[in-house]
Amino acid sequence: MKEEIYFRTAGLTVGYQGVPLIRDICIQMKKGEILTLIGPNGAGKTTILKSVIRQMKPLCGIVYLDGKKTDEMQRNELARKLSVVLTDRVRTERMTCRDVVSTGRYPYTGKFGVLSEKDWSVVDKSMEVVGIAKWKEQDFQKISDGQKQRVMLARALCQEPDLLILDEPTSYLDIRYKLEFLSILQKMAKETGLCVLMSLHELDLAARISDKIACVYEDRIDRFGTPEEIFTEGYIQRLYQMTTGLYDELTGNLELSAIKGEPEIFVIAGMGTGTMYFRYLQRQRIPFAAGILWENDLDYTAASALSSVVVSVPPFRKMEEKHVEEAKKWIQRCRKVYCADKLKETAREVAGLKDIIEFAKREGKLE
Ligand SMILES: Nc1ncnc2c1ncn2[C@@H]1O[C@H](COP(=O)(O)OP(=O)(O)OP(=O)(O)O)[C@@H](O)[C@H]1O
Repeated sequence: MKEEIYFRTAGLTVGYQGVPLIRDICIQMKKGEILTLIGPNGAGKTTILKSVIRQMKPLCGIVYLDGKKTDEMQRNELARKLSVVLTDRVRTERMTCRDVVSTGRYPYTGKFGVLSEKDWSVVDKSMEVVGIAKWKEQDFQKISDGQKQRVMLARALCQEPDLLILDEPTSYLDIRYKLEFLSILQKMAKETGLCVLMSLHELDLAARISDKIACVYEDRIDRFGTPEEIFTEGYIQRLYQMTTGLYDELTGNLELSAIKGEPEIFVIAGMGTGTMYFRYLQRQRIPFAAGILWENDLDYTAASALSSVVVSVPPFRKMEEKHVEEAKKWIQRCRKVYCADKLKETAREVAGLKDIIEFAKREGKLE
């Protein structure tokens, strides 16, 4: 069976006062998918989201939901299909959290806005799904920003939308709630076929949760595809025009810039025993050398980001005499050598590493 595209934009151009900001946006997703917009501050992610929900009029192009043009839909029809969690403040004076959530039912109530028993049960269920049932009677104004984000998610869910749109939904959440929040979205998407369109600044999370990613850059969607297609080596550095530090697309790790200069310490690293120490030396502003590392070792990414010199061996190749000699040369030039105890044990089995540890001992430099 052919899977239907549920959400699609065709030649969508968005901007302000008739001036295009992002042109010719062509993105799409099927039911049950999560599509995330990433890109630098001010790139235009919020502008795209606001244009999709018709809070702003697109300069040209079409947004399709379930094959229908959204600009031909009645407001109420659109509100039943699509719900929104934007960062803009909603007016919530003297409202309990349950009241705020209940405003999500407005597309289903009559013109007097009276909620039926069924509406209230959807409200309560949404609060349970998001894990905020205990705050029902709490004054919305008196909860934290992170708690408000979760209330607004429950409000959007109780609208029972086909497409949920969220602008930086995890920005105020602590690490536990970031994961919980995104897990709820993922569960809803996979179990109920909900489509999710959101912007995220947390690239590591975007890479893990998204089925599709659109990269907003300058006046265009620079890349649109699966995380595997987007997070290729060096791309994030270019997208964000990073001039300091390093982003590792595979792990989502960020490293600061290396302290340049003649290395003072040689770190015998491997199996992840070196990374924390590299970061410590970087904080102390001490230039260092690292080795002998296989280029697929856990420590290699941080070593190549933070050290002045890395003595390395290509993946799955033998450590050769030339690598040992190079490491010894740097050990002679450094005033100290560090090797974690855990690595000293393992290194007994690895000829090259054993050689340089013994050499450092003989030189009186091993810590
Ligand atoms: N009302 C407005 N009128 C004119 N320009 C605007 C307006 N609102 C935003 N902009 C501009 O549009 C550009 C895109 O802003 P937008 O908020 O969409 O970016 P964003 O990618 O969501 O950024 P961030 O990651 O910082 O939240 C910015 O240069 C911003 O200054």
